[in-house]
Amino acid sequence: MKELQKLVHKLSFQLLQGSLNQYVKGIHYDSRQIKEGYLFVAIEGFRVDGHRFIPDALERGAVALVVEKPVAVPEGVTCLLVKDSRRALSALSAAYFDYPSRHLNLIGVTGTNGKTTTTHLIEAILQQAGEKVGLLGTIVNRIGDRELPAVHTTPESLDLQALLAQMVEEEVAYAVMEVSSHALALDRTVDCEYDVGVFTNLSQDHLDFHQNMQEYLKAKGKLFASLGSGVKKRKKYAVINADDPQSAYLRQITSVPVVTYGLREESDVQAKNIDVGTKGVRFQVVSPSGEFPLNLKLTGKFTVYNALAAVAVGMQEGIPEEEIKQALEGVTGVAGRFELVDCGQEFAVVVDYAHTPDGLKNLLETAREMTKGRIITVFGCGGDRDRGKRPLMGEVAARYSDFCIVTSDNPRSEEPEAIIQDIIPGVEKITRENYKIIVDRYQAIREAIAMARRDDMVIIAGKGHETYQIIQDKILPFDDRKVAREILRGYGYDSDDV
Ligand SMILES: CC(=O)N[C@H]1[C@@H](OP(=O)(O)OP(=O)(O)OC[C@H]2O[C@@H](n3ccc(=O)[nH]c3=O)[C@H](O)[C@@H]2O)O[C@H](CO)[C@@H](O)[C@@H]1O[C@H](C)C(=O)N[C@@H](C)C(=O)N[C@H](CCC(=O)O)C(=O)O
Ligand SMILES: Nc1ncnc2c1ncn2[C@@H]1O[C@H](COP(=O)(O)OP(=O)(O)OP(=O)(O)O)[C@@H](O)[C@H]1O
Ligand SMILES: N[C@H](CCC[C@H](N)C(=O)O)C(=O)O
Ligand SMILES: [Mg+2]
Repeated sequence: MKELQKLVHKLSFQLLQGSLNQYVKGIHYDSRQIKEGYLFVAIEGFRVDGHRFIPDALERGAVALVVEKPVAVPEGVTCLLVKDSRRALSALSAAYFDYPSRHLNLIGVTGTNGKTTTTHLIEAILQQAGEKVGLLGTIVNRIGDRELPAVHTTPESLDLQALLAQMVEEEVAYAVMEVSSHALALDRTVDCEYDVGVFTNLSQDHLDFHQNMQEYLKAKGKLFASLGSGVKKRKKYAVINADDPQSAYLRQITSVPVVTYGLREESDVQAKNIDVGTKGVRFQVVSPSGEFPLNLKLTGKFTVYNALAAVAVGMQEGIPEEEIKQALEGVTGVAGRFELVDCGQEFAVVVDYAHTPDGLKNLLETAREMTKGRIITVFGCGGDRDRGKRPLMGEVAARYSDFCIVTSDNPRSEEPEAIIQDIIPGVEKITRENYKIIVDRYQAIREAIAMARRDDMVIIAGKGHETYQIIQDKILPFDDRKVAREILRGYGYDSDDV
């Protein structure tokens, strides 16, 4: 239980009614989660106006409200008027949980692609060094060895502060988190004090949400600009991919020291002699403090970038080279990222989360480098998401594959056929023959596997670790890896890779 008075010092507000001496037993932004004695923060959302649910919140026992517009409130309920409820939610939540990010080392990883992979690699390095680590991201949230389900890549501010507080309570030394552009734009992390910001790359995605690429970049930039302020004493820094054209902007807006990584000479941490194989990638790390070889069980040229970012963090944290090497070489895979489905068949089947034009291009280029036979790609695009990326993904898929099967990803509220029709113009820029449309994802995967011959590679892209498919408002069980395995077993391949 906390007194409102103690929660509002970072907030500018107008007290519309009631007293700040009111105690609250919890905070929520969703009326359905409100319990007796709670504070309800009404957010004007993209879909509905949270202020509509004030009666619901009051009925469930809310004793205080935060609103963006004056509302009629029963006596005895405290009501604060703020300019921006999302920001207020963040400030109140951070105060409620006693600013947990100040009590641990917080590493934020942002960028279009590679966040999940990079956070897992950083986690492995810190654990190898004996630290207790918390992880927040797309696949899972973890506190030490305990796994908690992840709903968002970056949780809503209240949930985020609660998770960080839990980590502080469990004596976590480092929290490594993916920071999505949605979270940055919607101020979910504005009251987190980061020690380290890591930038992976920027390419087209989410233009349904951000107005244009400039706005998307500006959202990413917030993390790096924030590194310059806060109350923590330790030396903060940014780790930036110097090979990405946007690195100049990010360097310019951050006031903390920058460590760069990349494949080119000018980077602080570089990779040389890259050798990409189906089951892993080898290369030489070159850094100001020396060189060492890495032999990773993850593959793809993009893995080199993700690993270099993690190496740069490890080195800055003073972790010895041998420990960094041992940690990275011990990572056997990240779920749904270039995950091989191997039932003993004579062609490769790969499940990967590539869901952007750039992600897909990197994936297929890597696939090409390691495949003697044909590349058969099964992919679709998510509904209710950036429409602009659809033809671009179609073009990339057709250009870098020998054959494409265009199917459904998560259609959400859209018609699957209509999404596919947005993809096809891109495909047809490259080929009018070497593709097929199979709307049903299961059948699409079945067809790809049926077509595959010795030395071919079937790439099933877009859903990676996801264990569901969202069709209209139904979340149906669907796991590309399980489906592929089931189909392969139907063909009599049965060696157990699980
Ligand atoms: C675009 C976006 O991010 N939207 C988020 C936003 O939703 P919204 O503004 O549409 O909310 P709304 O549905 O209009 O509701 C408004 C308010 O009324 C409340 N409400 C609603 C119903 C009710 O009965 N009572 C009630 O109080 C809601 O809880 C909410 O506070 O605020 C909600 C509450 O925090 C989020 O759940 C929601 O995430 C949606 C579901 C989402 O899909 N977000 C995705 C795009 C996202 O954030 N993705 C990124 C990763 C992207 C990447 O890959 O990089 C992520 O970090 O996960
Ligand atoms: N550094 C990278 N550059 C480009 N593509 C990458 C990179 N790392 C991974 N990818 C590709 O992008 C896909 C998604 O990778 P990952 O899940 O690590 O990214 P993410 O940034 O967490 O994605 P999301 O925003 O959806 O959570 C991978 O499956 C791979 O195909
Ligand atoms: N976090 C990303 C993931 C997309 C994955 C793809 N399977 C889809 O559903 O579009 C997003 O929300 O845009
Ligand atoms: Mg992710």
